[in-house]
Amino acid sequence: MALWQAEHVAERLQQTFPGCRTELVTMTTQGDKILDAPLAKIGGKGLFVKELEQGMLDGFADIAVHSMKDVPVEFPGGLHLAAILTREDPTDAFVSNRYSALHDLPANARIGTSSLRRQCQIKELYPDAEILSLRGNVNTRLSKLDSGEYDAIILASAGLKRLGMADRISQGLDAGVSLPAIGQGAIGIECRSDDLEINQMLTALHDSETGLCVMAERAMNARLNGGCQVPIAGFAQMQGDQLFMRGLVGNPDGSLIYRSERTDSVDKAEAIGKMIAEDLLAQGADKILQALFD
Ligand SMILES: NCc1[nH]cc(CCC(=O)O)c1CC(=O)O
Repeated sequence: MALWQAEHVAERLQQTFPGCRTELVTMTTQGDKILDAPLAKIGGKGLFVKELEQGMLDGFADIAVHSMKDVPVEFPGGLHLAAILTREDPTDAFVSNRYSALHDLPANARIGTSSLRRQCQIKELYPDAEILSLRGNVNTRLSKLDSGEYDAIILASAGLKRLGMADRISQGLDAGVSLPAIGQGAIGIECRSDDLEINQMLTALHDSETGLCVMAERAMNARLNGGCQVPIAGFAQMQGDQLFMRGLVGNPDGSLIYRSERTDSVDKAEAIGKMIAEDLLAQGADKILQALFD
């Protein structure tokens, strides 16, 4: 998927700036290498971005293409986020060969996901479901499902759609059932802050609506100090000139989930995310988050 996303950005640049030459510099990140442990246990933020950032600082590459979901809220000195592309389907996908929807599953179904966010929301609705670890790239995850290890797995719809596998999606889960991760479905492009030419080019690819939504979501995460390895969800949508955002923090077994939502004008995007975080903290989210790091 990382390759698809990088090639997609190269194509967008070539379309927008005919004659522009791009070169793909592939790198392997820690997040790609460690496949046996759940990401939550490895800890640390930016598992999928650190090597790419060093590559840009060292001059091996000019831009890095990321899934916004995997990008920490803070950037190393000298680098910044220059553009966010129009968001792809932000939902979580229910993928199964036997059941057409989440509510068709038997009570003690085996569900594959290594995301504490997905686990917490599914366990809240289906406490008897058995959540089993699932890592690897999209193809690996699908082949594990096909081999019968799980009754169903949960993946990001965006990844499946980008890779031309939308037909594997049995059901796109409504945000009220599985609230997406901060930045889910959005591709971001990072570059050196002082590279004027590159920054100018990337501005042409920026989608301001997605940018505002993701800004609100990341403001929530900044206040909560969360990464993608904790049961935090945050999802903002535009409704005319208003921004509607929902956020939640839960414990991994879904026995306790705090929720908050807010609608306000789009120029308050950052404040909306921060206020949702404050509201969640006031309800007790800090205790849940603290317990995860003990
Ligand atoms: N943490 C891995 C990751 N980072 C981004 C995506 C999906 C694509 C996207 O959200 O843009 C995925 C896989 C998944 O959640 O199934």
